[in-house]
Amino acid sequence: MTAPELVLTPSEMKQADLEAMARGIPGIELMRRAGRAVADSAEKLASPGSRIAVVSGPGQNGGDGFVAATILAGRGYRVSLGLLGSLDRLTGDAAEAARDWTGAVVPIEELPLQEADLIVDALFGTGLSRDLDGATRHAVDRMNGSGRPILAVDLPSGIDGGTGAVRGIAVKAVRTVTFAARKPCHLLMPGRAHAGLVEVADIGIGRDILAAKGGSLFGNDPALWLASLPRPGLSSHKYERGHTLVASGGATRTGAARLAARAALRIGSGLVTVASPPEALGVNAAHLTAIMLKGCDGPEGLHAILQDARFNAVVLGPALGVHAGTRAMVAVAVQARRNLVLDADALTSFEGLASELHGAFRHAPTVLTPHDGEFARLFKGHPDILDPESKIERARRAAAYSGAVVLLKGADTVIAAPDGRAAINANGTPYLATAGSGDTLCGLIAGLMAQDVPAFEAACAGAWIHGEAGASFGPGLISEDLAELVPGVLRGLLR
Ligand SMILES: NC(=O)C1=CN([C@@H]2O[C@H](COP(=O)(O)OP(=O)(O)OC[C@H]3O[C@@H](n4cnc5c(N)ncnc54)[C@H](O)[C@@H]3O)[C@@H](O)[C@H]2O)[C@@H](O)CC1
Ligand SMILES: Nc1ncnc2c1ncn2[C@@H]1O[C@H](COP(=O)(O)OP(=O)(O)O)[C@@H](O)[C@H]1O
Ligand SMILES: [K+]
Repeated sequence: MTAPELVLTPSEMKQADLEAMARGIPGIELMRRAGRAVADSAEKLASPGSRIAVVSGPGQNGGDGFVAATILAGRGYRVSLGLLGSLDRLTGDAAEAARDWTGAVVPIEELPLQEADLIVDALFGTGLSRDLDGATRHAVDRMNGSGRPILAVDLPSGIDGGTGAVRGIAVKAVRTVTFAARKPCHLLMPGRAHAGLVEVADIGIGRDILAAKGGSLFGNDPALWLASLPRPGLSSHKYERGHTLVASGGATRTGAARLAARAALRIGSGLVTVASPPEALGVNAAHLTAIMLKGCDGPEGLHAILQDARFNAVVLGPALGVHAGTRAMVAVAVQARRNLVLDADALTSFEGLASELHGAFRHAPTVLTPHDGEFARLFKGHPDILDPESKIERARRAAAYSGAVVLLKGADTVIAAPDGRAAINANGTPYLATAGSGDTLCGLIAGLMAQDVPAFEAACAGAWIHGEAGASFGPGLISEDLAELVPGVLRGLLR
């Protein structure tokens, strides 16, 4: 079975580089391997003998550029090299790599970028420490404006390796070669959009080193949770596959709960019940078949239903209404210690009241599924949670604060557990940005939790399956389609 993908922050990667060196691989050797990987990748983009312009910066990323330039010139390409700063200010392995380059070194502004068939961007990598301005800004502007394809070394210059943010301006690459492991910027937006196709080159830093220096951040793919995915046994009966309860809104707000309920059923929850306010029973009944229906009058109603221990997963939030009654229903579900997924109105009802949720979810598996707007409302007045530039850090802090797994939605959904594990999901499609798509997601997660999948794995698997289902449909996707696409995704996973 393949191991989960480790994603390393720039500082973790630096530690891993140092550890590899301490174990006997000289830094210059790592750089030569990195530069060779860049040259190999460049060959996929530029035909033999064509013109390649390498833009090198003042640090070790620039060193990778010198190695690649030397190798590509040796392979018959017409390589020109521009350097930001002067040769005599290069240090360490980059200085050594530059000594191997026998061609001319010109100031960056003199590089004939328009005439190049390919530009190699080795301006800045993980060592970017401030916004680009002046000459660096101008250089990136010229690269992007050239209209020529750009191959980024490690990451597109101007992108913050840890957060994926654009620091002033950033290279728009068609392809990026990174080393040993992806960094957060390759998965988080907008960095992911700037990186183009990302290739991870093995430069000989072992997984043991990567796991020792990183180890808590993952790319969300099946390797992370496939083993937890439920597979019914030959003699399973429906009661062993869990019973998910989804609370419905009032008579004109019932669709969201049904979307969540249908997703829970499709992902394998043995039974699913919609808990409906009395006035909405008719409309819910008219639209439900395999899914069951129960009257539920607010928090007292929920309390009564949860006396039955077989309801082992609860979804609260989709179109439930923003008011104290919703907060009271959350309190009932927390008290009952059921697997719990809180979304939408269940989060917004706590606007500015996050302190009521401090540590609240420590005692039972809980997943919160806010998008950025719900997250900002929920944690209003908590700059320690809202202010970190890194989406990973924001999600981690919210998880640690609440005791719940926090799934912070978007094109780059981040899932964080209270114990510090986090995963970045990047398999979705913009066609998922459609009404009710989040309701389906929370149903998938709850349906998995009903089948005893732990909260973090359920959230990661739910996000991935949701993304895969959406991507398999593409244009024209509406939320009603999503649950129907789940079986196809499951078939691929459980084959
Ligand atoms: N042996 C090694 O050290 C290896 C290094 N590697 C490469 O090294 C890179 C990291 O090298 P560094 O830590 O030197 O970092 P970078 O090369 O990314 O950049 C650091 C340099 O840029 C300057 N700088 C930072 N932000 C700036 C800004 N906004 N405007 C102007 N100057 C700015 C810094 O003062 C420093 O000189 C990786 O991305 C990777 O490409 C890889 O080759 C693997 C091996
Ligand atoms: N551009 C995008 N790329 C990938 N996934 C997206 C994108 N935009 C939205 N999504 C996903 O679609 C879902 C939307 O959820 P949400 O905003 O709660 O919608 P709703 O409230 O209508 O149910 C989330 O899972 C989110 O991650
Ligand atoms: K770069």
